[in-house]
Amino acid sequence: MTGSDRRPRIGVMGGTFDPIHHGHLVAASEVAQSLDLDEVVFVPTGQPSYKTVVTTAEHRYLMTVIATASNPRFTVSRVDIDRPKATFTIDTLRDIRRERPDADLFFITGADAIAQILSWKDVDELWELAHFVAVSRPGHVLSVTGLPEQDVSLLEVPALAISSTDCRSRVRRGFPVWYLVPDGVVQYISKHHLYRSVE
Ligand SMILES: Nc1ncnc2c1ncn2[C@@H]1O[C@H](COP(=O)(O)OP(=O)(O)OP(=O)(O)O)[C@@H](O)[C@H]1O
Ligand SMILES: O=C(O)c1ccc[n+]([C@@H]2O[C@H](COP(=O)([O-])O)[C@@H](O)[C@H]2O)c1
Repeated sequence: MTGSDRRPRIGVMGGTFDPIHHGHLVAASEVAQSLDLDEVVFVPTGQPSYKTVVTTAEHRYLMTVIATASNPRFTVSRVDIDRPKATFTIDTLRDIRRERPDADLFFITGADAIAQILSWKDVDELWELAHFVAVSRPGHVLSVTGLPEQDVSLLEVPALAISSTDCRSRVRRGFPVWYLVPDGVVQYISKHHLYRSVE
């Protein structure tokens, strides 16, 4: 196959991104490098069915745009936040596939998320839509026991013990989040007074 007839390889990184932090960005960057991806599409969730999210989708979307703006291979999709119902990955992948029928899709998840995947909606169909890449995450065991071997890969990424929960808690308690999230996201959080009150 020549370079020109190679199918585009697109990573899809779904997340609540409340807020997006350097753990997400390093994971996406490492998978892109390791799997020779042409693009990574970040997809902020709309309203997840499984947890309550207070921060509006528009704030989470804009923080994701700010955080990814400097990387020419990173883009952000509104498919989940514009869908007027609870977010499920099966819908995310169907929508991205409809937009990019020529591409091979790689869904990127952390060790905590992949551990739950057998409980996700329409899990048997998920494997037909994308290859899954599970990345390591401090505090979580990276295991794919019970998952279809040909559909899931494991990747060790630099360990960043950062979570959105901890970032929100730090802001609420008056601690800095500089260097945990991109500078523009620090400023966005401050400008819009996010995470000041108890969740
Ligand atoms: N530090 C990290 N290293 C590797 N993967 C991560 C890291 N933080 C999050 N991820 C992965 O990124 C995806 C989106 O995560 P999410 O937006 O829920 O962030 P989070 O930090 O886990 O948020 P919260 O603390 O609110 O649950 C998930 O697949 C998650 O496993
Ligand atoms: O489809 C599902 O049933 C499902 C259940 C839980 C999580 N997900 C997806 O997993 C990704 C990470 O979720 P979270 O809660 O860790 O931000 C995000 O894209 C979610 O939509 C998907």
